Amino acid sequence: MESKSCRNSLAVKTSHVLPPDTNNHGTLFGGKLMAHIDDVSAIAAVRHARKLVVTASTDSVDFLEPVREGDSVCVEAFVTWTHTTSMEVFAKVVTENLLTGERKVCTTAFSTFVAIDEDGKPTAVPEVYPETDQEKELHRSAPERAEQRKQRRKNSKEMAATFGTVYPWNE
Ligand SMILES: CCCCCCCCCCCCCCCC(=O)SCCNC(=O)CCNC(=O)[C@H](O)C(C)(C)COP(=O)(O)OP(=O)(O)OC[C@H]1O[C@@H](n2cnc3c(N)ncnc32)[C@H](O)[C@@H]1OP(=O)(O)O
Repeated sequence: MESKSCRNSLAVKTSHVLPPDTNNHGTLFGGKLMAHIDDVSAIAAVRHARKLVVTASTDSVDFLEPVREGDSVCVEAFVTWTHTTSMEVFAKVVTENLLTGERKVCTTAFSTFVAIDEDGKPTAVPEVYPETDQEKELHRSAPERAEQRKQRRKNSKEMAATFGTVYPWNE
């Protein structure tokens, strides 16, 4: 499989922040922003793999700045690293006051997508290569993040196995 550049998968979406996506503080709901990130990141992953994908995990979503009603949010996402069937996608969100032009990086997030075949089984993806300094740094630091995810997944599975599936009202 021919390797592809990070830039090849770049996906970008700009949206206007309007009710009903804002809360009682007049700022964008975190969950709405996460949905934008998942949407754009999934497009980047499909663009890289040219296969169907599922979100396997999201490491963290850091809400660094509030996003105010009337502002725009621009989500940029691209594949930073791949293993056999999985792809790490980095997303950066910039909020802009459309009247003043002031922009801030309001959120960053790393997600992992897995390509699946017609039977829903994980299937191989092309490798990715970085070109810019930022892409190179994200690519270089990715294996360490992947290792942490592996450990977290193991811990989550072990914890899940200790919980029952009985609803509280049936106890
Ligand atoms: C009608 C027209 C259609 C047109 C079409 C156009 C496309 C238009 C785009 C739409 C885009 C939609 C995008 C929806 C995105 C969702 O919303 S999907 C819904 C939410 N996600 C899910 O339901 C996923 C549920 N989980 C699973 O299905 C399985 O656990 C997985 C993720 C497929 C893994 O399967 P598994 O059999 O456990 O596989 P396993 O061999 O252990 O691991 C396979 C790989 O996954 C990695 N992995 C597994 N779990 C994790 C984890 N928690 N964290 C990190 N990596 C993990 C492994 O490290 C491994 O990586 P590689 O070493 O192969 O690179």
